[in-house]
Amino acid sequence: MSPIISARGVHRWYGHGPDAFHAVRGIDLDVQAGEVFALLGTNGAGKTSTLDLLEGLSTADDGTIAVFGLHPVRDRRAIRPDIGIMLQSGGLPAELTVAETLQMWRGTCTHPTTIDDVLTKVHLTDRADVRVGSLSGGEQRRVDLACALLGQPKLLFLDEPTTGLDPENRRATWQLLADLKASGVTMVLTTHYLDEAEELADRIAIMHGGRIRREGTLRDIVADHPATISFDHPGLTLPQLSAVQINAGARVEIKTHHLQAHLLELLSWARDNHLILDGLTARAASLESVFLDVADEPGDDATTAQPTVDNTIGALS
Ligand SMILES: Nc1ncnc2c1ncn2[C@@H]1O[C@H](COP(=O)(O)OP(=O)(O)OP(=O)(O)O)[C@@H](O)[C@H]1O
Repeated sequence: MSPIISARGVHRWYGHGPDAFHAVRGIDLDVQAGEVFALLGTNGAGKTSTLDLLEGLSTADDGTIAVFGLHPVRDRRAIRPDIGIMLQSGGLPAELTVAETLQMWRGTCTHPTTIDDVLTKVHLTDRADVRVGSLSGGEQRRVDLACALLGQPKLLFLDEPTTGLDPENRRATWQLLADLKASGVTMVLTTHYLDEAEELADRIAIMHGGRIRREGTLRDIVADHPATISFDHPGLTLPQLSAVQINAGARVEIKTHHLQAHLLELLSWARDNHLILDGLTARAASLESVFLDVADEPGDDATTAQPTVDNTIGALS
C-alpha cells in the first residue's frame, strides 16, 4: 500500500543569498496509513519547518512531497478536507468564546462533526461559554486540538499537542489520540516529551541540525545503542571487559551492548576484591539516551547549494 505521506530529499531555506538559513537539509520519510509518526529533536532542529512543508503551509525549495499522492501546496484544496492541523501556537481570537470559536472554525470544514462532540473529546464542555482569552494555557491548547478535530480528519498534524498541559490532561489527550488511532486516523506529531513519543508513536524520527539522524520503531532506535554502567572509581585497576567502551575518570562509565553479562562480571570482580562500588547505576539504552547522544552530535556545516531558481516541488507519481 502506498504511504499517506512520502517525502524525498526535501530542503527548506529561510531567506535568500549568503545569509539564507538552511533549516531542513534533505529529509526522506514515509508515513503509512493508520500510523502515528513522531518527530523529535533538539530546539531548532527543523521539526516545525518539516511539518509546515508536509501540511502545505510552506513550499519546499528542493525535493518531492506527496500527501495522499498529491502535491501538498498545489493540490491543497483537494487535500484540505481530509487533514486536521494543530499548530504550535493556535493564535485563536481571544475575544470569542470557545463555542463561537468552534462555530467559526466549523464553517471552514467540509464534513464537520458537532461542536458538542469535540468539546466532549477535549473535556471542555463546561468551558464552552468562556472567552478563549480567559482560558488557561492548557485549556487553550485543548481548544486548538478541538479545532483540528472538527473536520473529522483522516490525517492529523499535531505540533507539540500537549505542551502546557498538566499530567492529567496530557494523559487524557494521549487517550484521545490513541482512540483516534484506533479509529484509523493517521498522525504526525512533534513533541519534546520522550514519554509521549514512546506511548503514542509507531515510528519515531529524531532530527538534529535539519536532518533526520535516527528513524524507526522505538525498538529499532534503542537496539543499536549501548547500555551504561557507572560507579565512583574505587581506586583499583578495573577489570578488562571485552567489547566495551570504558571511560575511567573519577566516575567510571562503561558503555556496553551486553549489560547483564558485564554487570555480572563487574560485580564478581568487586566481590572478589571486597569492594563496594559507590553510586553504582546500570541503565539500559533508552530513547532519552539515544536522544542525548544525537543532541551531542556535531551540526552539519556542509550545506547543499540553495536552488537559484524557484524549484518548487512536484508530487511523487
Ligand atoms: N521564518 C523563519 N525565518 C528564519 N529562520 C527561521 C524561520 N522559521 C524557522 N527558522 C529557523 O529554522 C530553524 C528550525 O526551526 P523550527 O521551528 O523548524 O525548529 P523546531 O525543531 O520546530 O524547534 P523547536 O523545538 O524549538 O520548536 C531554527 O533555527 C529557526 O530559527
